[in-house]
Amino acid sequence: MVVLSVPAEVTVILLDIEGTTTPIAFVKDILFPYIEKNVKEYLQTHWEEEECQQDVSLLRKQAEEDAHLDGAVPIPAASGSGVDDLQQMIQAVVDNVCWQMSLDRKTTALKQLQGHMWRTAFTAGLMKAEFFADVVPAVRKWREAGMKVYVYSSGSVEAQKLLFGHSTEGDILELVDGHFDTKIGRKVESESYRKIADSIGCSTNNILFLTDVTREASAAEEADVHVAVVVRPGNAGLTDDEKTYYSLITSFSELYLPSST
Ligand SMILES: CSCCC(=O)C(=O)COP(=O)(O)O
Ligand SMILES: [Mg+2]
Repeated sequence: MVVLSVPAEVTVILLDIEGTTTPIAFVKDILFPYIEKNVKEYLQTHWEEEECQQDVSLLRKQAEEDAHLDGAVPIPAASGSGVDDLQQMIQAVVDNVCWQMSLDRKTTALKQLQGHMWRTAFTAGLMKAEFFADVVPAVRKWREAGMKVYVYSSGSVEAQKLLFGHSTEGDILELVDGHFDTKIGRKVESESYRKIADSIGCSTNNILFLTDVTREASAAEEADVHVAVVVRPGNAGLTDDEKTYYSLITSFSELYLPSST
């Protein structure tokens, strides 16, 4: 088995979710289709609620920023109070959400709404999050060895907690010391990793970030964070240069902590 030694200065392991702890197939085949299938009904049912209105405002703001993009779908400001007006508005939000999802965009606005929609599905037991078999045993071992374990995903913190709280391995939320999402910054920007270190109260070089996306690994590395690229079934392929440059693991069990036995 390949073994990757974790540098002695590392005290925090920061985990990506999709493609790292969890199969991309679970996200693409279960989580995202749930949104596409239910978004219209969700908006119609929850429209008057404060949380839903905040989600729509955020999506509208994002749509304004996206106006210059090819195929962007605008969301009109509320004008009248007629039923037709409301239905048009809801349809615009639906179309905007579907357009963003067709491009797998990671905007905070989209991720907030998705997280709120998945709440019903997870709490009603309609779905359970999948984790690769090596994840839970490894995380337990790291924590026993004194490591802190945090999550940094484009999925909202609320969505992350739903996944860890309702998984095929049971409720594993207690295995995570804290969560970060794109509210702290985009995963492809190095400043986000500096802010995460500040928020945890450690130096960036105390963190080891595990991700499947090399653009994220590169941003983290620029901030002096240690990185390993996780190669999982169904992940996007890596170039030969990326394979040579990055430390690669195919299972969390390949990480060796000097402090553990
Ligand atoms: C944790 S929510 C479900 C996955 C998701 O929506 C997503 O964008 C995951 O992105 P990641 O940064 O974990 O690769
Ligand atoms: Mg990922």
